Amino acid sequence: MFRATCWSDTPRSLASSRPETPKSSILERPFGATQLAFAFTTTFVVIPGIEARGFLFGPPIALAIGAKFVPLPKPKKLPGETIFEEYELEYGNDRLEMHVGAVEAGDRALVVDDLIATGGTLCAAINLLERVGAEVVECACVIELPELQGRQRLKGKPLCMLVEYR
Ligand SMILES: O=P(O)(O)OC[C@H]1O[C@H](OP(=O)(O)OP(=O)(O)O)[C@H](O)[C@@H]1O
Ligand SMILES: Nc1ncnc2[nH]cnc12
Repeated sequence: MFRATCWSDTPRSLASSRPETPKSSILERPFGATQLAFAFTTTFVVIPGIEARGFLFGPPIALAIGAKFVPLPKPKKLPGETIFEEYELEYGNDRLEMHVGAVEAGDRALVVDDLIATGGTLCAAINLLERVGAEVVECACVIELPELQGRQRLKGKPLCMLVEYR
């Protein structure tokens, strides 16, 4: 496990959940998974990523900070024994699965997805990880739809995001 250190110009001015950060300064700069990775000054053991686009953004973050990527796919994708959590979306129900043993009790986790809308998906991921004793430290996604108030469903976990879409 390694420590990801902020570079001088990037920390949470790029990947910010702080309301005082001007939106224009976020949107005028290039952004991507590596910038999410370098926004963190704490350490993580596991990076659980949510299918589908958490599978794109999670692995580069995990590689950048020397953590283990853990896929949380939709049903019937994992070959081994799994546990699951069901949840509601704006347009139906779904389920996230995780391999038994993929995460150990006490593992510090950063949950990654592309987008937070109602927060139901990230909430299900947090519940799944907490059931096996992981310490979910923070969530990260590229886009937040703030009008849907999804971050209120994150059980008090901080949310790091790059773009607010209103
Ligand atoms: O905050 P929520 O209201 O839970 O919504 C967010 C989720 O919705 C989208 O995925 P979707 O479930 O549509 O599946 P997809 O990845 O297959 O597009 C998005 O990628 C998030 O995972
Ligand atoms: N309202 C929304 N807009 C775009 N993507 C979404 N994924 C889930 N909810 C969404």
